[in-house]
Amino acid sequence: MQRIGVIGAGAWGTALAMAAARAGRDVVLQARETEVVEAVNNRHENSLFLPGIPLDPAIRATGSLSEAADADALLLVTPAQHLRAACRALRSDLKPGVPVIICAKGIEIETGSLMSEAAGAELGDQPLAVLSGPTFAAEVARGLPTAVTLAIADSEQGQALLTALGGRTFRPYLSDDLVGAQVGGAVKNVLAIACGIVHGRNLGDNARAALITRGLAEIARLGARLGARAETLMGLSGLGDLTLTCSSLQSRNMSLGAALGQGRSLDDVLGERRSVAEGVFTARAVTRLAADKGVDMPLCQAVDAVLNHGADLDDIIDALMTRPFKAETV
Ligand SMILES: NC(=O)c1ccc[n+]([C@@H]2O[C@H](COP(=O)([O-])OP(=O)(O)OC[C@H]3O[C@@H](n4cnc5c(N)ncnc54)[C@H](O)[C@@H]3O)[C@@H](O)[C@H]2O)c1
Ligand SMILES: O=P(O)(O)OC[C@H](O)CO
Repeated sequence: MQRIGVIGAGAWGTALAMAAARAGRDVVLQARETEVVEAVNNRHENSLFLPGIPLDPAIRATGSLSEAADADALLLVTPAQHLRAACRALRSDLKPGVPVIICAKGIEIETGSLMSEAAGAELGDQPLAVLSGPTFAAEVARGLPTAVTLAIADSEQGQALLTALGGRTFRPYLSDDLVGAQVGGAVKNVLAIACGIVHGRNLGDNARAALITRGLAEIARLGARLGARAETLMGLSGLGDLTLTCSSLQSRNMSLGAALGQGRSLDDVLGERRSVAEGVFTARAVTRLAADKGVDMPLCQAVDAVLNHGADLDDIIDALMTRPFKAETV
C-alpha cells in the first residue's frame, strides 16, 4: 500500500495526509476548494482549514476525485452528511479490492445510517474500514503522539493498513468491530456540545463529569442495540474520544456549546465558522435513530431540543435534573 488517496482536505483530511506522508507513503489529497489545492501544492499549507501548520512538500493536492482514487487505499474524510455523495461520485473510479477507510464521524440524518452503512450501500463489495479515536487534527498534523482505532473485517488488509498509516507518532490499534468504532465517534460530538454548554454557563466540573459518564451510558445503550461490542466503546474510539472532545475547547463541538451556553444563538455561531461541527447534525440523527430503536438517550435528546427545536436552555437543564431518580445502570 504505497499510494494513499485522501478524499476531503479539511483539517482532518490534511492531518491524515501528513500522518501517511510521515509513514513514508505517496499521498494525493483531493480538495473541493481550488485555493486549498493551490496553497497545499505551492505553499505547503492548508491555509483555509489548518492554517499555520507546515505540510510535507511531498503531499500533492488535486481537485480531481479520480486522480486521488487511483490509490492502494483511500481515506474518506468528508463531513458525515456528504459522505454518501462522495461515495457515489467515486464509485466508477475505485479499483476492486482497494480498501476505503471512513474517517468521518456522524450519523446520516436522512436515513439514520452509520457511515459504513451509507458507504456500503453506494460502494457494494468494496472493502470498508473505519478510522476513529481521540484526534485533534492540528495535533496529528504537528506530529504529536496520537492513538486511534482502525476497524476492518479482513485482518490481513488491516495489518497492511496499520503498516501503511502508522508511525512513531501515529499509532493505530486494529479491531474488527466496525459498528462499535463508529458509535462513540458520532455520539461524542453531541455530548461535547452539552459539555460546552455546561462550560459556557459556568455549571461546574461536576456537571461535566456527570455528562461524560451518563453520556457514555447512552453510547453503550445505543451501541448494544446496533450490535457494537462493549469493549470497543470503552476503547479509543469510544471513551477515549468522548473524554478528549468533552474536555477541551479545541473541540469545535465543545466550543460551539460554550458559545450557546454564554447565550449566543446557533445561527450566529455557525455563521462565523467555515469548519464543521458534526454534533449539530448528529443530534438530530441520533435522536431519531434512538426513538426508532427504542433506546433511551435523554442527553442527546436534550441537545437536539436546544439546537434544532428552539427549546430554552435553562428549562432543558432543569428538566434533565428533575427526572425521577433511578438506579445507576447502563
Ligand atoms: N478536525 C478534526 O480534528 C477531526 C478529527 C477526527 C475526525 N474528524 C471528522 O472528519 C470529518 C471532516 O472534518 P474536518 O475537520 O476535516 O472538516 P473541516 O471543518 O476542517 O472542513 C470542512 C470540510 O467540509 C468540506 N465540505 C464543505 N461542503 C461540502 C460539500 N457540500 N460536500 C463535500 N464536502 C464539503 C470542505 O471541503 C472541507 O473539507 C468530520 O466528520 C469530522 O468529525 C475531524
Ligand atoms: O473538533 P471536534 O469537536 O470536531 O472534534 C475533533 C475530533 O473528532 C476529536 O477526536
